Amino acid sequence: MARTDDPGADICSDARRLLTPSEAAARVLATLVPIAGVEPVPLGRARGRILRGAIAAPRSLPPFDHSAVDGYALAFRSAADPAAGFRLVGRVAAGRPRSDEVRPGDAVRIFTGAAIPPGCDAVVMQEHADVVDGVVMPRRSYRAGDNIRLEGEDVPAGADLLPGGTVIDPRHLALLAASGLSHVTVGRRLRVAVLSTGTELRAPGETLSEGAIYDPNRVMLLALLDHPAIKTIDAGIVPDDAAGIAAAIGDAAATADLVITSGGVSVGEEDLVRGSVEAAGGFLTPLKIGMKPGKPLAFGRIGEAFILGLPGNPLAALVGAMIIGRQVVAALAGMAAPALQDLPATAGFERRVTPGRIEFAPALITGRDRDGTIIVETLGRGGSARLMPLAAADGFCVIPADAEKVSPGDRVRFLPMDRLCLFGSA
Ligand SMILES: Nc1nc2c(c(=O)[nH]1)N[C@H]1C(S)=C(S)[C@@H](COP(=O)(O)OP(=O)(O)OC[C@H]3O[C@@H](n4cnc5c(N)ncnc54)[C@H](O)[C@@H]3O)O[C@H]1N2
Ligand code: MOO
Repeated sequence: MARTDDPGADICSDARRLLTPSEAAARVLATLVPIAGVEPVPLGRARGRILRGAIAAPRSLPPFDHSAVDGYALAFRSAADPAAGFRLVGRVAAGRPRSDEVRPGDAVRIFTGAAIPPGCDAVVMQEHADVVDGVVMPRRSYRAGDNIRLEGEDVPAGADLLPGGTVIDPRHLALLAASGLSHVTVGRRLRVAVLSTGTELRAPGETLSEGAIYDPNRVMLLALLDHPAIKTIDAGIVPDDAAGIAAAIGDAAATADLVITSGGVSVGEEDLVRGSVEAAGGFLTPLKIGMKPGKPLAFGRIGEAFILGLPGNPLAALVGAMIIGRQVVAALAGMAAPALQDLPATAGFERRVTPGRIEFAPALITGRDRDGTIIVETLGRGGSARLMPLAAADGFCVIPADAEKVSPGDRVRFLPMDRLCLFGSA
């Protein structure tokens, strides 16, 4: 946690040097602990929710030894002369077990999923046996244990079914249901409020006055946060007025675990978010990150809530949310942030770049080179305020911070747009 005498000290950046995105994330994450509070939810509503602790298997899976095939269960090991065949004495099907012992050398007709009758220790598939005058004659060699699924071979009772931090997906639901659990205890939903700062901003549908623009950031950020483990709160637009911003952030912080703002985190005197947070009794530490876009970012606390201040330019806000915001949200919600799955790519473009900031440039996939690597072309040079290149892109071309020039054929990385979510798909 941050020190009380200098609350922002742990994440404070050295003003002379840009932080790498990983350094910035590490400083922010060092101040975070997952939110407290769990709740039971029925499995039908558990998709996307996050386990806080490991779940122990209440019973073995499978719960009893059963047949993997349709065929004949044999009392094989006890048989005096297996070569003489096995006398067919009964029948078991899934859900209709037999409790009395099958005698040495006898066989029972069995179907997939049926419990192995006591006394039997191998199953032959019906395609591999003849039945002559009520005697089962296996046509192939077989061994004890063949075609039997053993109790607990999938999950022994008491084993960890799922580790804490799991974001429950359909596979996990199947495992929980098979174990007989109707409910699962998950972390309560993370409450995230999103507000846009800027006197120039209007909500779509409102009339635009001179110098005003519509606000794309809020709807974009709220949609990025749309997830079963998150309760989003639309905290609206706040004009650039210190008292108004302080009040709005204070209100949002009273109901949210995390307040995400956009705009007003840069260096101009109209950039009021930091002062407003301080006036409301919190702190907000500016972070200058060596990434483009998304350089100015701020992180802090007000009351019990954390605050992430994203830049106002939409592309910068999106990249800041994707690179830093994801990790903040994941840490508060009690899960490991899913790794951004970037792909190797070949540049199909030429471009001079100013070294020092890793760049996330909207890009299209335009083909494949000889070894099958995707070729990418960047779109809409240099505009962190531009939305069309972002909307048209297949993803981001990631240009390393130490590059001075990118030429056709150079190796770059590519982050597909469909992986662009705060949490990974749940
Ligand atoms: N002297 C300097 N000026 C700027 C620097 C710098 O280092 N020194 N950094 C630039 C960079 S990089 C960015 S990114 C922006 C970040 O600015 P702020 O976060 O303070 O945002 P604002 O100044 O409020 O707005 C910047 C720009 O974005 C527009 N905006 C704001 N909110 C929204 C919104 N919700 N939807 C769409 N557009 C929004 C706003 O109208 C401005 O055009 O600072 C640079 N300046
Ligand atoms: O970080 Mo700013 O995002 O380059 O426009």
